[in-house]
Amino acid sequence: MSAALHRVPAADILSPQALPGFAKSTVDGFAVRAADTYGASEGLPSYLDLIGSVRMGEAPAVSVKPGACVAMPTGGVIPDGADAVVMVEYTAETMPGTIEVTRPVAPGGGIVRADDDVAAGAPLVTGGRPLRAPDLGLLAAAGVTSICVHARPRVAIISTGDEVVPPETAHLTAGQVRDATASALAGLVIEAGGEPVIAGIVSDEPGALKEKLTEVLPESDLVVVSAGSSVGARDETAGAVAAVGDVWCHGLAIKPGKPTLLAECGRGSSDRVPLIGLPGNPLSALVVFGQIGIPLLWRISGCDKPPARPNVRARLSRDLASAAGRLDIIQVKVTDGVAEPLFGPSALLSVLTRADGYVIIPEPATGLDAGIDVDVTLYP
Ligand SMILES: Nc1nc2c(c(=O)[nH]1)N[C@H]1C(S)=C(S)[C@@H](COP(=O)(O)OP(=O)(O)OC[C@H]3O[C@@H](n4cnc5c(N)ncnc54)[C@H](O)[C@@H]3O)O[C@H]1N2
Ligand code: MOO
Repeated sequence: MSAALHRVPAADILSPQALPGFAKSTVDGFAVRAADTYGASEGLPSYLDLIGSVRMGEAPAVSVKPGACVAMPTGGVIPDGADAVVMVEYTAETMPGTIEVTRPVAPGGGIVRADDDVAAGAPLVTGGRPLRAPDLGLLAAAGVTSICVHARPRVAIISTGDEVVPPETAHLTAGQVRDATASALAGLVIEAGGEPVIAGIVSDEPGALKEKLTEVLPESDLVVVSAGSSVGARDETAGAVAAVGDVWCHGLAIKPGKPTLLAECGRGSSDRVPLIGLPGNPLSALVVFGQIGIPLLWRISGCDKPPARPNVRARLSRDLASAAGRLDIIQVKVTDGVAEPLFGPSALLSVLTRADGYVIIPEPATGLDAGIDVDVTLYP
């Protein structure tokens, strides 16, 4: 079942039985009738007859009658007749076979009922939410050892640019760069429950990207193309995408990420594949994928309740400027409750590796003032 971790169940999984399935003790002590302990104190204890003991993993052989008690281990089955368990710390065996109780216990005290964890037929886990470790435990407790989950979306990652070479390239010639974006995007895809398919590097040659898109589309649930979406002479992405699908928008009011392109490509009229054209700068590509690609990926995964991103409140260390009408995503380092913006052009990927998280300046704002408290969304 550990293979189901982070997978998204296709539907609610209902419990075939109540859990824990029997009324059990939550303490080491003595099963009693609560009424027999009312008014008990150190000065005026209740005295009960010890009539037996319960063994772990076995049904009790005795039942509890008025004035009697049964020794209980934590997790043992509550015998008939008992409605509470008094903790051993509040008892003493003053003489063999007689238990002195020095504190009262209310009905239900020291007991979990047979269906307190989950009632029979109630959901163990809900569809649409990725499974966490405790979910696997609850399924196991109910004897559910195989479940239907949504398929992991396959995400084709295409890098473009004549200067981009595989990371394995030992020596670079002038102007060449190793493909940083594809590996990092693959990591984000895995974090969001997808299956990355690194589809390689496509040259700026006219027609090359269209050919690659035609090749990967039938096998993909989402296609990501990095670079070639700005305004330069070699920026071919929009044209290639338009040849295999419909471009929804080219250019977003976000920083970084202005040249982002969003499209829907055809595998058939009823089977359309979303495509994201990311900016070439690896930092921008990753930031945009985090904002747009990951929520989209969760949705394609059948997940309508994505896990919440952890965030902290922190005091902004300096003024941040922004243009009204544009959403800014600012990388920050957080130290002792202070968020320090990390500046630097989008061409520098290390800004992202040094950041603890990011702060959003919303579209209408023209900046944020130093000293205010901001929400920092933290990276895993
Ligand atoms: N005149 C203008 N120039 C630029 C604008 C603009 O609005 N007007 N926007 C800038 C912004 S913002 C960005 S972002 C870039 C994005 O341009 P492209 O999407 O066309 O990307 P490229 O030019 O091909 O690459 C940019 C940069 O990133 C390097 N790169 C590309 N792919 C990878 C990879 N897989 N791994 C590592 N590095 C990669 C590439 O070598 C370039 O250095 O345009 C600005 N220009
Ligand atoms: O908008 Mo670009 O994506 O800043 O580097």
